[in-house]
Amino acid sequence: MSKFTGKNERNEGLTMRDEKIQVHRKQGLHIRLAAALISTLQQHVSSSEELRSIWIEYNGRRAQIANLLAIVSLKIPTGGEFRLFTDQEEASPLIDVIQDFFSGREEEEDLETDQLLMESSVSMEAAMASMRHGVLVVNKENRITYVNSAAEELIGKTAAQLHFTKASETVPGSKIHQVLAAGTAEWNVRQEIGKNTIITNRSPIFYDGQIIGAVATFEDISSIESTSKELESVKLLQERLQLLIATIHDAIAFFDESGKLLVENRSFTLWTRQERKQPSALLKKAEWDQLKKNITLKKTYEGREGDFYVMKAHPVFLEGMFKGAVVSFIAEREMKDLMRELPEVTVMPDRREGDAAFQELRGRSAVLQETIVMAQKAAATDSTIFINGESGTGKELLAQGIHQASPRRMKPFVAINCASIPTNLLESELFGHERGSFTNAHRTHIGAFEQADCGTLFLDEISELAPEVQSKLLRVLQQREVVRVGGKDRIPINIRILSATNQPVEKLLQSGKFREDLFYRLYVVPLFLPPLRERKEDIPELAETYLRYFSALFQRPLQHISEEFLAGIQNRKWPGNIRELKNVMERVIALNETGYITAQDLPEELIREEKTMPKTLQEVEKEAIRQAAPYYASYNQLGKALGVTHKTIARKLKEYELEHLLGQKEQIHRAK
Ligand SMILES: Nc1ncnc2c1ncn2[C@@H]1O[C@H](COP(=O)(O)OP(=O)(O)OP(=O)(O)O)[C@@H](O)[C@H]1O
Repeated sequence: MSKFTGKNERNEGLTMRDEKIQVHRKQGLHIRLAAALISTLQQHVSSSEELRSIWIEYNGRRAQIANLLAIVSLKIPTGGEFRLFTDQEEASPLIDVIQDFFSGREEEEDLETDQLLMESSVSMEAAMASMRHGVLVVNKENRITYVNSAAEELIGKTAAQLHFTKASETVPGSKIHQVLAAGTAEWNVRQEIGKNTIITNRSPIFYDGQIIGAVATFEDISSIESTSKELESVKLLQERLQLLIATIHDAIAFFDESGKLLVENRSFTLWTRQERKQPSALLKKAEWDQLKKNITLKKTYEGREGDFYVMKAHPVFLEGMFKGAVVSFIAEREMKDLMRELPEVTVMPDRREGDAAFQELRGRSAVLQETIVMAQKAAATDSTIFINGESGTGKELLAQGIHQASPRRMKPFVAINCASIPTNLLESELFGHERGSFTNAHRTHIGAFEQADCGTLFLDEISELAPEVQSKLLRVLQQREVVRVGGKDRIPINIRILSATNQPVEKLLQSGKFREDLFYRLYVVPLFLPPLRERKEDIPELAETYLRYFSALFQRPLQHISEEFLAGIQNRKWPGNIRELKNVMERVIALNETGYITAQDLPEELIREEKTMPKTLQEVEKEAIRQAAPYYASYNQLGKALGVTHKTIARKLKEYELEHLLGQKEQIHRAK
């Protein structure tokens, strides 16, 4: 017997009836009993739709009364008490029917059959619920009798919202009614449901020769579709890349992280064949270790025929992971040909590629290049740098380059010239002052240290620092905090210090005017900028740079500089170094009216000095080579022109560092 306790709750929330019913059948609410219940209920209604509002709840899970699989899967055992409720007044008589059903006489039970039926239906429901594909079942009226959770998700509605509704009304784009009407299955139909694209199979369900419903299974292929589109574009990209690699004339290849060759172009295949080199042996273990640290490699390689090649290996990182390297080989000969075609001043050999920070510093002399390479290395660290060099040698320019090449490049670069500010003001300029700390201190001043916070502070002419400021500077450097003049607060600072002087270091220390402890705090990485007289080979390039610069500034057509003029300015001591050369060029370009800058344009003082300066034989030889080299493209031709063998001229060009001039103006020469 089923026992029930009943009450009407018309005014409590939405619930119209809420009853508790206990199941006393031996197998609990098993499948046969559930089917009998639904069948009894169907005799009282004209459509299953009317049963939608009646719910059973057991153990916190709910099921609509007419959903056979759902109520069976609640697994209500014998003695189990379930909740029966509805929010529809019209359904109240049906609640009575259910109560009667459970209080009615016990039928004869077939325990084994019930157990079997129960197990198979519960397993079926579990199987359907766990399917990745959506499953939707309708009865012959096209009302939904079952949806699994994948179908709920795809349709975007819950099972409770869908049960017993017409599929054609609640499932957008549903065509399952066609299957009911035609009685034939449809396979692999592509269809849109909302934003999703699905592939569906629909088939009618027959029983006893009659169609009693239909089932649709469907799979969301939206992600597959977008993946295949992505794949298509990746394929296209790959084809383009392959085309690109194939058309590049340089030998180029891509190796994976284990050093295995993945892609190579034809030039690379030919080159390795010619050199009889195994691609995997091109890079040594130590070089791979460098690449793994994200360091680009560049080295020269001597080929079997004595030709030189420049090898570059760029590491490839993807989402922070080392994925291999792109390796390329370019014949040095070809690079030289290429360089000849470029405007002279844009070629900067020996500089780290891609690093524009030092490009303002013109000149190819080995001494300057050495300093720049060291500056580049030091820039990457936070080390304190001390720049030494005569006035006008580019100390400030180098300091700016270091800042630009450093990780602080996005932060301020503040330069203070210690010689140009009176001592009483310098302290406040450097460390700042509080309002009212001295007469005229009308407002608070933020000093250079604070302004440069997180960036770089460049202290130029540091040798001119008064002793009292030296002590304070030392304290700031030791403690990494500043106290404004007249202030009490210790303000922490994070700056990189660059300092410079044009005084020779020994002289500075010997003079006793500069504190040794402060000096060694500043002199951590010393960099030296050589005077212009020690790098005469940089003069033509500098002169051409300023020719372009001032012509553009004065809006004048580019003038032609004669060899005699270049020779004239190279034989000068330049006590004011590059600043002086710049001034001379400005004056010459401003005054010249012919469009040709010749020896006559040399400023008076230059000529006089040149005349009084005897030349050594070596200087004369170098000068002759320097003047001739641009007009001949090969050692042979140049050698012939100067009356020596090609071997001698090759050696001399190397010795005087004039190789870059070879053939530079050959075309002009030919055209004349
Ligand atoms: N290598 C270079 N290439 C091009 N221009 C340069 C180079 N070196 C210096 N200059 C130019 O020369 C001038 C002087 O340079 P800078 O002020 O950097 O020299 P400095 O050594 O700091 O001089 P000082 O000691 O007098 O302060 C500037 O106009 C600068 O642009």
